[in-house]
Parts: sequence; structure tokens; C-alpha cells
Amino acid sequence: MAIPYPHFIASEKAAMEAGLLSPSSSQPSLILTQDDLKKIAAYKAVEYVESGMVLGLGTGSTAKHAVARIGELIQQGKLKNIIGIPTSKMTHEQALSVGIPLSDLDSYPVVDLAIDGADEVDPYLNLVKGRGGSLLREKMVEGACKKFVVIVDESKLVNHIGGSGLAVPVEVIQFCWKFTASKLQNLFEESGCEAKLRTFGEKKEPFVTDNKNYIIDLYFKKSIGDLKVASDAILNLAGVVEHGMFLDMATTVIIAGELGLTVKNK
Ligand SMILES: O=C[C@H](O)[C@H](O)[C@H](O)COP(=O)(O)O
Repeated sequence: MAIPYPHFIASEKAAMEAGLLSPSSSQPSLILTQDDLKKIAAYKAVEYVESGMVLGLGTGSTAKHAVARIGELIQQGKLKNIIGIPTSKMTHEQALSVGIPLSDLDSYPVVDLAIDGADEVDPYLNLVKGRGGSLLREKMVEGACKKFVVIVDESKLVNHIGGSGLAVPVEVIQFCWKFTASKLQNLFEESGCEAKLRTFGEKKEPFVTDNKNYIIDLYFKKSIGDLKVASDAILNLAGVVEHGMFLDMATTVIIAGELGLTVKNK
């Protein structure tokens, strides 16, 4: 998606650092792709990183820009003594490849700062995450951090969680997943919920998470209602491991969009 983007306002510094704008251009006039916006938000978030921090490293097409940037700053000697806690096997691989020293929550139960993308952000900074399948490790790491900075392009903004009609993911154990899926669907019958096993490829194989579980995606035709009530009801079902609603967890959301960067704090 190319967004015509003639007026670059708040994010000029981030765009320069992201290599999208030359310092000499007096009249910035850019055509930015959605990926450029993700990169700009990610580079802005990395400004929150300080030497000596234990960092939660998010997963996805937005978070990967932050991981790359952190690696770059370590290589340049601008960030020192960083410990990264990856939220997926994919991020683990990327972080190693860019030279970020890694550890885990067993060794570092308190994380200073986590940076991650999101699939949906509501006006209260509640999130949907996990459309890439990494919600469980993300929730563990981001639940352990002092500051959680979320990075999105403006397409992720919604009025109500689940209101986009797109998936609210739930990680379930493989054992009798159809039973769990039907329990989940029944919980939200009044919201017109449809529960579908996530599959991939032409053969429609079940998608298996890093934790060897399945994902049931919930699609809502009407409002989910009270999010805390919905969260408790989902977590109360045996067979459910975790869901992708991240309620009251984000401390900052950085949104890159047509009018530049917006930073929302809790
Ligand atoms: O499971 C995936 C994660 O929750 C991602 O952070 C989320 O899906 C957003 O990903 P992206 O930045 O690729 O849109």
C-alpha cells in the first residue's frame, strides 16, 4: 500500500534515522509504503532504549524493524550491555543475526522495556495481538515489563477490540481442539462469534505455535461486550492457554500515519 505523504510533520527525525529522508532536503516530499510507516514507528520506539536495559523483543513485520535498529546501534557502540528477551523463535533468530545478546524470563524476570507491534489498538490502548501466532510468549514477556511500547501504522486503530471483523486469536492445546473451539464459539453466541482453527498452506494444515499449540481465531459480527468479562470467560475454559487481547498492558503506543507520528501514553 503506497500512501501519498507530502507533509512530513512530527516524524522527520525518525524518518531521517530510518534512511527515508535525506538531512539536506528542505521540502520533504515522500511516497511512503505501509512498511515505511512501520519502520518509522519502530525507529521512534528505539529512542526509548538505553544502555544496560533488559529488552522485550517483539514479533512481526513492525517489531522486526525495531530489532534490526537495536542490533545496528549495538554494532555502532551506541547501545551497550543490552539483554534481549525474544517473544518468538523467529525473533530469537533475527536478534542473534544482528548481534543482540539474548536471555530469558527465567534469568531476567523483570524486563525494563518491551517494543512490539499489534493487530488492533483501541482508544484506551487495549490491543489485539497474535495474528502472527506469537501471543503467548508476547504476553509473558510484555506482562513482565516496566514499560511496553507498541508500534503500529494507523491502519491498526479501531474503535472497539474485535470490531474490525478480523481475528481475535486464542491459543489452545491440540487435544480435542474442536471441543474447545465450540466452547469458545458458544461463549460469544450473542456476539455472532465464529471460531475457526487457524490453518496454513494449500493443504490447510493446522498452524502450530512455537509452544506446539493450535490457534482458534474468533470472528465477531457484533460487539464482544465488556473486554475484562470476555477475557476472564475465555481464560476460564480448560484447553485454552492464552488469548490475544492485551488489556491495560501498553504504556505507550506510537502510531505512524498520514500526519506523522502520534505518541499516546497511558
Ligand atoms: O503474533 C504476532 C504479533 O502479535 C504481532 O506483533 C502482531 O501480529 C502485529 O504484527 P505486524 O507488525 O506484522 O502487523
